[in-house]
Amino acid sequence: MLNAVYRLVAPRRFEVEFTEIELHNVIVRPTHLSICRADQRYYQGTRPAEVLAKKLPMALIHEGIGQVVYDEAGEFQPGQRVVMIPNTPTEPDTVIAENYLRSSRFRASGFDGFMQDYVEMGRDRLVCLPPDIDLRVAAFTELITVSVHAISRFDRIAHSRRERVGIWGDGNLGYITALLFHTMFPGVELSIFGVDENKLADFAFAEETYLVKDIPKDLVVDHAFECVGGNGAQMAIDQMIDHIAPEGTMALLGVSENHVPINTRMVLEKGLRLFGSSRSGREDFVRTVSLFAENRELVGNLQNLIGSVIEVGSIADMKEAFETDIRRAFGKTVMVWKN
Ligand SMILES: NC(=O)C1=CN([C@@H]2O[C@H](COP(=O)(O)OP(=O)(O)OC[C@H]3O[C@@H](n4cnc5c(N)ncnc54)[C@H](OP(=O)(O)O)[C@@H]3O)[C@@H](O)[C@H]2O)C=CC1
Ligand SMILES: O=C(CO)[C@H](O)[C@H](O)COP(=O)(O)O
Ligand SMILES: [Zn+2]
Repeated sequence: MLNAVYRLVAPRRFEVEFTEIELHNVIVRPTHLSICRADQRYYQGTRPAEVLAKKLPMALIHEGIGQVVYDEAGEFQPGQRVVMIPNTPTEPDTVIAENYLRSSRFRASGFDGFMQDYVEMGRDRLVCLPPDIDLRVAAFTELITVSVHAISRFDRIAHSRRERVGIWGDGNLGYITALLFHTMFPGVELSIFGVDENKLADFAFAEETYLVKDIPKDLVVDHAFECVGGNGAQMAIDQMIDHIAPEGTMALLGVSENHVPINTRMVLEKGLRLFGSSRSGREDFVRTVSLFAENRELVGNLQNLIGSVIEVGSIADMKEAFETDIRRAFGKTVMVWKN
């Protein structure tokens, strides 16, 4: 079967390559794709030159849903809407999660992502979506699974005093992590720390929000999540260490291109636990899709994150979607994939 793969060949330049796709496993036609910060780092060329040289050309996008067009085993029906799991393990492991195995591959980071007419997927890399789900929200399911994964790990690692939890970052990941935390632990008070009053106003379900320049000196949280990344990560981690109670747990989710210095003296003195959380695996997708089906209010709040919805049927449209996303301060850009 003929396929078209739309690869980023250089910053801000997509090219199409026509390839043959063999009718193996499950063939999915992507329908709704959502742009992640990681895609933007490739699109804008802000990753180091040696990384770009190694990874490009590559089809971007690891957040997406589609419809099954063919299943060699006949388990998925044609037309079934599915969310696609970008992490692709190559070996089983009973201890280490699939997303931390060094042998796993991740779409749009190690190999082609979802900007293709058709994608061949292993059947365990697909999870069926509820029939009435908002497809624009479902498009960024992967980002939601990242929060679900981090919160699940937090639950295993953090001690049991959970009166107040702080979340640093007033962007998309901060919003989703706060919302999912509120959904999974409704009794815990949430304090959100960000840089923009308008963005903080959207966290209506949280107990309190603070501008990071105005945090009261005596404010204390039991545990904290960092959802900032980039150049802001250092200041955020510094503040988290200052405002966390002894023996608190800090989850680090933001991706930074440069090494971030950390106040290890206070990490030691307070006996803190720091853990990194990256990506997600099948069990996080299954749990997230169940939450969609069970919790209408959650999906309603996630709709606040739908930013731009752009029909994409050409390379010019792809560029337009990425450029629109750059101009957007908050919210997700969803490409309705018409190729
Ligand atoms: N661990 C994982 O698997 C994943 C990690 N990520 C990473 O998480 C990070 C955040 O992603 P995303 O939410 O999409 O990006 P956003 O840019 O939407 O969010 C970051 C937010 O943090 C704000 N900010 C900047 N400095 C501070 C500060 N000192 N304290 C609090 N907030 C601050 C930013 O404001 P402003 O824009 O004004 O600077 C912005 O609103 C990125 O590095 C991304 O790559 C994303 C997906 C998965
Ligand atoms: O967005 C992510 C997962 O949803 C991660 O940030 C992304 O996997 C990092 O990838 P890369 O190493 O290519 O920047
Ligand atoms: Zn991502």
